[in-house]
Amino acid sequence: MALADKAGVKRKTKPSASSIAKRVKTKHVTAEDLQWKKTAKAREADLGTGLEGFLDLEEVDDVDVVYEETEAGKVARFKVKGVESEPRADAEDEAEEPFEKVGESSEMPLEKMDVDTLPEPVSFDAKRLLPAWDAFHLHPQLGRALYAKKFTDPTPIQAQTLPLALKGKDVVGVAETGSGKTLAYGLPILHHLLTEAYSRPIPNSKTRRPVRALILAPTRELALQVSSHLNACLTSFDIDSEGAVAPDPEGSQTEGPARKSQNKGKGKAKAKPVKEEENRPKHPPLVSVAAIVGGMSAQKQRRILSRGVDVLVATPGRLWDIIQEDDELATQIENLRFLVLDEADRMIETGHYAELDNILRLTLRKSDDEVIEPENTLGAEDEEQEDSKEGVRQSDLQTFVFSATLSKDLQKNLKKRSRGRRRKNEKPASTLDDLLLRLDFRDPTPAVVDISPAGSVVATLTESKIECLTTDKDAYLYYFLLRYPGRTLVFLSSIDGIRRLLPLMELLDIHAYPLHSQLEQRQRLKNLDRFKSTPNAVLLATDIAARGLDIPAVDHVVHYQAPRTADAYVHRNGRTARAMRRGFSLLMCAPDERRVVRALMHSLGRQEEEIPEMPVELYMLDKLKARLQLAREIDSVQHKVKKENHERNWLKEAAEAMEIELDSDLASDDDDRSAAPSKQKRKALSAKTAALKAELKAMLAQPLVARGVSTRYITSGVHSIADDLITGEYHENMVGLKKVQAGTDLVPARARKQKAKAKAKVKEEHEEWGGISAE
Ligand SMILES: Nc1ncnc2c1ncn2[C@@H]1O[C@H](COP(=O)(O)OP(=O)(O)OP(=O)(O)O)[C@@H](O)[C@H]1O
Repeated sequence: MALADKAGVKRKTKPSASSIAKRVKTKHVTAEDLQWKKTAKAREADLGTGLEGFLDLEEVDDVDVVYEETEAGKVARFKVKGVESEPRADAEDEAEEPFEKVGESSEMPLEKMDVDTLPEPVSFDAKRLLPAWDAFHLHPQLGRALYAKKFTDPTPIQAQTLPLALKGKDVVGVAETGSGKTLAYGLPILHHLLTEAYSRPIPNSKTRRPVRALILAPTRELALQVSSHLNACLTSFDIDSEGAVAPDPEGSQTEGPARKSQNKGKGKAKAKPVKEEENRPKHPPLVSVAAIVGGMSAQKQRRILSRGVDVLVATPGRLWDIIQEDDELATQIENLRFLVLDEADRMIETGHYAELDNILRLTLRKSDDEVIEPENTLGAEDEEQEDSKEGVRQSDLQTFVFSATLSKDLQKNLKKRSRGRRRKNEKPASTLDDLLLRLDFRDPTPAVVDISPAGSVVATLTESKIECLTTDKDAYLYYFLLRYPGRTLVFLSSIDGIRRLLPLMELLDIHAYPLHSQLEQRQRLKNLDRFKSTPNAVLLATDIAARGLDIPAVDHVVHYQAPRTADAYVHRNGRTARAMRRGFSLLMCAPDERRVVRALMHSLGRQEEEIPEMPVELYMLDKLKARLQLAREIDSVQHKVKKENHERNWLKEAAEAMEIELDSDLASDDDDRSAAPSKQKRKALSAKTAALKAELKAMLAQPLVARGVSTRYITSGVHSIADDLITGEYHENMVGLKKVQAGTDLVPARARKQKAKAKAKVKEEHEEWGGISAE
């Protein structure tokens, strides 16, 4: 060892043999573990004489050298900056750096690292504790996680695809929303990687482990969720002989994507004592899963990659940005073991088709003479040549494509043709067709498992609709939220719509949170977390929330605006009624949306009339319209105040920037004739807002009582409140209406039409009669 300084360390290297001897003599394993870089020759670096025997000079950055007195004399210890002192990610940081690790291990102090030790094997008695999974022979760590999560049986898509995927087949999986597709592709990947990891020495943190599996997802939230879901399967659960689990799985299950790892390993009942944890040798994760998504610090994400990631979950845009600057990553992508397209059909709609296409091109198998031809240039001869190459494809890459909506035609095409088998001049049926046909399936006929239900309706979902004018949609939504309290996800087709609706909901005391692409990523995750943790909350979202998001206990989905496609309808509905839970969806249909609704129903092989109507107490609706009217007025005044403040500030700032003095008329707040908003005017607006708010508050405090119901004499009236109180059906928000779950009081569309006709007839007769009597 030659030279050391605080910020950087330089060492001289000897020929290999002596360097080995030196290592043995000094036992400075830690020094060898540092990230040494070759630097200038010793003499060029002006290190003086006496350097014979040294061939080269290496240096290392960010290392502190500490000398310790030991029995054997003074010993140098190396402290790598950023290894020991890096804090555990807190909730906020976690959102920036969605990287999680297996088990309890965190960072690895180099001193404790034992590069030659095999991981301690884990065992799990699947036969006894999880018999339904036993046949798959999954890695015991996965068995433990499934058991801890109480996933006693595989879901149908898991049961059908696991045997194929574990055998190494490419799989295209189509199954209803919320049916466990993430684990259908995730378990085979984790099984493979864990089996590998447990059969080799504990990894060394200084070598960058290559990415083995790439999972592409269309939205950031979905990518983070998938990463979180897979990480949860890698949590080390201790299971005692009686099958009791520690740590408490509930602790980790309730976490949102941003906070996931906070509670990891903090089991309530049976967590290991802290002391024991501290003494346990630490090592890097055996299998690591990380998400790389847009809207978060790219630098941090690069750092995550440089540490080594086994399973990378990514959105195509950000991943392609990073690949372009990271040749090593590009090479790793070329040599993947697993490639997954989750929600493939959505990915091509997100505006990242080019990036996705570029990434997929990297994953194509290359044989010696293979050149990837641009599309549409394959002639008959090329085609033959391509076919003949099939035999040479050697790569291990296994491809999984999963979605709830992949057209039957596309599946047929996938089965029929592998890449390069397209007939001359044959055009792909769709962009998705085109994209998927480019995938380099290892089998000419990937296994297609389609267990999507007829009409794509999940059995536990109850659908309904309401036909109303666009201008009445706010009132119907408000009615729905009060009539059927619960966690409700409302889909709108525009961000402006969300911005308009949000303040109204807030004024009406509804806990509503927005989710759309123009919010900062941190805010998006925060709002999702709030929505998850607040009972009766409302999430006002665009279609970025339509795919894949697995939010437990979403009771209702409302299509405030009709979705544009059948797939969007299916996926939006899929945010509720997940994993065999009950769910309810309401489609709001304005007259100008009927055509779209009819068309999308038709493409699902269904009739619009099949969907029953939600009953509405019109008397209540009118009362709600009055509240809404007031809320709109307040919002409009508040908007005016904001606008005027903004204009005023703008004027002042502009004057300051130009270093000019404003005319006293403009600068003064007192003159009502000025172009700038006057103080008086603002005062008047504030007073008006306060008065209107007070009025609304009083209105909101008034109970909503159904027509003909008496709150004074609870046993009388057309409907007795006393009965409701006794049966537990008393409705706090709408007194006199029975408290029921959404969907239990639907009116079949035809019956409703007949009723409406009958009503109209009575009205007509009444008018006729009235007319006659008036004459
Ligand atoms: N075997 C199982 N038993 C019980 N629950 C399961 C099982 N597998 C997965 N789940 C749970 O089911 C829920 C839905 O799973 P997942 O998100 O994978 O569905 P999906 O089919 O991908 O849905 P989508 O099409 O909407 O993306 C998750 O909360 C997951 O934890």
